[in-house]
Amino acid sequence: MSRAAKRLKMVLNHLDHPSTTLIASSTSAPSVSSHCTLPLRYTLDNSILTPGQRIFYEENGFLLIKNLVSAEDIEKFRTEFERICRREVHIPGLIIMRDVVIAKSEFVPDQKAVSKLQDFQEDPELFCYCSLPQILKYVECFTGPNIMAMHTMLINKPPDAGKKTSRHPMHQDLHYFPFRPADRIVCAWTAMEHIHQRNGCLVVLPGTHRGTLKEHDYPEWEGGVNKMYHGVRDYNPDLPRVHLEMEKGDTVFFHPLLIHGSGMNQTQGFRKAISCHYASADCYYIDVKGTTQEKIEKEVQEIAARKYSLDNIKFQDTWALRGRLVQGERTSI
Ligand SMILES: CCCCCCCCCCCCCCCCC(=O)SCCNC(=O)CCNC(=O)[C@H](O)C(C)(C)COP(=O)(O)OP(=O)(O)OC[C@H]1O[C@@H](n2cnc3c(N)ncnc32)[C@H](O)[C@@H]1OP(=O)(O)O
Ligand SMILES: Nc1ncnc2c1ncn2[C@@H]1O[C@H](COP(=O)(O)OP(=O)(O)OP(=O)(O)O)[C@@H](O)[C@H]1O
Ligand SMILES: O=C(O)CCC(=O)C(=O)O
Ligand SMILES: [Fe+2]
Ligand SMILES: [Mg+2]
Repeated sequence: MSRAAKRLKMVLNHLDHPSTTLIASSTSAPSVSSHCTLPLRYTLDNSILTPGQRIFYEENGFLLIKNLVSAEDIEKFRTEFERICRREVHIPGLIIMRDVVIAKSEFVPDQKAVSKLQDFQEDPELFCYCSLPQILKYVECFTGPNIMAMHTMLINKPPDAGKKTSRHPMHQDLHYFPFRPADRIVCAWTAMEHIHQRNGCLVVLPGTHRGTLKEHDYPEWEGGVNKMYHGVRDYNPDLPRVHLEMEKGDTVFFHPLLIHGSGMNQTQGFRKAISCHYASADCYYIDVKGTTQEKIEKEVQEIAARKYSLDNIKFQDTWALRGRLVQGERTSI
């Protein structure tokens, strides 16, 4: 039996007796201890996830659910995205991002230049995604019943312009978040079309959610890097990586410490995904002064000042202003 299968068996046994602490004989390190405790730390006890799904997330830090969002809903998001690109609607707080190669070009920007929408919480059409009951049902397994939608994105990864800037360096999303605990935060990321290695699918390092928040920096890439695309400074390139090939509507839920990124888009199409980072409303803000997150705090404050004249805004408040309750009560953040 594989290690994962053994662990699954132990968890299944445990779930039949949920009031007992999970204690299992250790087979891998008998010299250290003959017993090890395996509490389920990353998922909550409700009836949605199967024991197999729970243990998979506990071990790997992500969970892929096939066919969770309908083609009709995805069509609605796509239509709204195109209206925004054509500037037919104006959404307060929405950030329309262009690739660094286009943003820094001296020529008139290409029509098809949008590589990401960020902060669509004021767009009712797109924000529907964050309230989809079938998504929230899963989110609750990680956050609990009081759920905030903290960060929203529609990613339109462009055909690479030849400088590999369409890549997203390997990173942990927690780097951007001044709230905790990390285990009560989860990202839902839905493929809006078939996403595969050639158009730049998500790449994850399974199990890295069990580590700590790493130091992030701009990667040293010759062709340039997009603003705020920080990467884990010294991640181990030998760790096993998994390419998440997904069909339209498939949704992956992942932990904010999971190291992930995405490759360059080698096709001529714009690769689309829609995502939301959720957190328990019971989370609390932390002060990132003196931590590895100080640099991103400064960058976000600079953008808030430049774009919205919010001078001296606290990092925490940039999140509190954007967060929206999607289920339960807004108890803390
Ligand atoms: C209520 C207050 C809100 C404050 C909001 C601040 C935004 C906060 C974002 C936080 C991200 C959290 C993410 C958490 C989840 C994990 C991840 O998503 S990891 C990746 C995260 N990063 C991003 O997604 C960054 C996305 N980029 C953008 O949102 C935008 O590109 C931008 C950096 C905000 C710039 O947009 P905008 O200000 O509208 O751009 P312009 O006005 O056109 O240009 C200003 C300036 O910036 C240069 N520039 C533009 N685009 C890029 C680019 N892609 N790369 C590098 N530089 C760029 C542009 O040339 C201008 O520079 P100049 O020197 O002034 O000419
Ligand atoms: N400003 C933009 N930035 C980035 N992508 C865009 C923009 N406008 C449209 N797109 C995307 O580009 C792709 C093609 O867009 P568009 O509808 O303009 O062209 P088309 O369908 O190939 O041609 P046509 O509409 O003339 O038949 C779609 O995936 C669309 O979502
Ligand atoms: O390429 C993608 O769609 C993933 C981007 C990502 O991980 C992020 O924006 O945090
Ligand atoms: Fe990310
Ligand atoms: Mg068209």
